[in-house]
Amino acid sequence: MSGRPTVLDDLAAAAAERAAALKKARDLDELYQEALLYEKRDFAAALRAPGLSVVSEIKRASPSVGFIGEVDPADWAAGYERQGASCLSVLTEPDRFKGSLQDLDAARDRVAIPVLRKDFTVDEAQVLEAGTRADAVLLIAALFDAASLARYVSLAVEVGLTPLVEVHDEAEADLALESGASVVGVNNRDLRDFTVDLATFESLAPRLAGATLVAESGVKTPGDGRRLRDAGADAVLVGEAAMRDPALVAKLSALP
Ligand SMILES: O=C(O)c1ccccc1NCC(=O)[C@H](O)[C@H](O)COP(=O)(O)O
Repeated sequence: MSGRPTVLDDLAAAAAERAAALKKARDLDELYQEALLYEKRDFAAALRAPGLSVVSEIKRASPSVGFIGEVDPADWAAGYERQGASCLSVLTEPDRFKGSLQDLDAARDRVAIPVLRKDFTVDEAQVLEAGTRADAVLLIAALFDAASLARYVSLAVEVGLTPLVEVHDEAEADLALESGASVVGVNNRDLRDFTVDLATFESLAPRLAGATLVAESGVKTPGDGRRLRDAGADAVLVGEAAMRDPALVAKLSALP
């Protein structure tokens, strides 16, 4: 690490501490078997369905915005599903996003659509943990080297999860492709300085041709959805704007 740690560094360090506690509490072979047995919904297929797919996020708070809103995760998940969401994303990070594994369980129990566990994955134990209660797991490319990203992608696939590999620049896009990931999220938010620019997706999408593409962050209007779809997005991942106005999910889902 060089210079002052960023929020992303802090989130990763805190996630490593939670992973260490998980490994103390759980036998990894048992967790692996549990993950193998847990029946998954097909996240990748839901993203590839005709029309623009919408991944709606349960996000109570964030480092860039602070508090967004208190919701009951099960009711909120059901509302998103009624609005036409193809998938859910549930933040499980407890400190800066105010999420939890309980939120994930409550949300997934209430709906039939696939659910992404959204967290700062830095340990294989967290992939296994996701495999016992979710359908997809987030892997942020900036937190990995090439060999470890490929290993985490393989492990996720092995236990039946869809790995969503998230990138923000060309080097990370290449890392994602080399890792064997077939679903790639382009985050329009720079997780180090929080600037958001939808042009990030537009510039990286051609490099990622062939992958199933999710445009993440900064989607606020149906016009944003149209713009990202025209640039090649199979799906958009919407957090804050959907928390403030769930009807946006219906408008985005209606886009061809
Ligand atoms: O949202 C943040 O402030 C943030 C800060 C540091 C690391 C990750 C962060 N967000 C995770 C996400 O990528 C978003 O929750 C997701 O893409 C939805 O974004 P939005 O629709 O802009 O809420």
